[in-house]
Amino acid sequence: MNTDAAVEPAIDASGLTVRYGDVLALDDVTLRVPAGGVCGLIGMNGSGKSTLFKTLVGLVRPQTGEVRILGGGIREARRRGDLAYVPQSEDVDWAFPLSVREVVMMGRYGRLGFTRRARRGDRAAVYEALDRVELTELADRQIGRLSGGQRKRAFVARGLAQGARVLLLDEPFAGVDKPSEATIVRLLTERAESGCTVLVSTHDLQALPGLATESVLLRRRVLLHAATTEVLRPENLARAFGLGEESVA
Ligand SMILES: Nc1ncnc2c1ncn2[C@@H]1O[C@H](COP(=O)(O)OP(=O)(O)OP(=O)(O)O)[C@@H](O)[C@H]1O
Repeated sequence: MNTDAAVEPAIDASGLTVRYGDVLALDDVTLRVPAGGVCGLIGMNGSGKSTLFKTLVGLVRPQTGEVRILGGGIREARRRGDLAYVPQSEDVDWAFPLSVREVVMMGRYGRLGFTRRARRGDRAAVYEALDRVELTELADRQIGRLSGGQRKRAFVARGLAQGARVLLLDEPFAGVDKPSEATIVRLLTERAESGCTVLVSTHDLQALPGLATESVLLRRRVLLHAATTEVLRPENLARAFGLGEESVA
């Protein structure tokens, strides 16, 4: 075992098995993602991507296995504000009476004192994050009154405002137009260059090489974790999707 803290993986999941009743969603998944890079997560519908994210943030408890984030427990990482999660849109209650600005401010909660009162630095971080995802003009709008792409960008802004060192994004490009996708890719790349670790699932295989240097093919188990160019080879995609090359591109 490597005991050098400097090379300890930022995301270290070992032997994760998750069952929902009779459904085996994750089967002995082991995944180690080094710090400072973007890792893609791909797999067909129902392959366990969302379950893996939820397990990595502690929303789903695995029947077996363990997760370590930045060398410690999930709860500690969350408490420090080091772990940000952008859920799939279906997992969010869009009727909740919160404005875009308030959602983004939630990213600062781990850093606010017990009074939960935002300080100047918190407001500045929220302002900057909104600006970066180009949502400043919609900051006071209720989150349910946004388009699908704007909703995604609001949650990406929450992750940015949090200043987390590990960012988990579950299909941040779903329903997002190409310019907004390019904006999100640029922001994630910048975060990775400054030392953050990003795990991002996507069905947009064409965008993957421009986004992630390494990728994981999931089909309940990790089929392959390698350089993105290797992962995207037709024979590997065929294993993950059970289809020919044309059908999945
Ligand atoms: N709350 C739940 N209760 C029961 N089964 C579930 C639940 N959540 C997910 N599943 C099942 O677990 C498996 C993995 O689902 P998961 O949502 O993790 O896949 P996914 O790769 O994220 O899919 P998609 O690409 O469609 O978002 C599927 O068979 C799904 O039907």
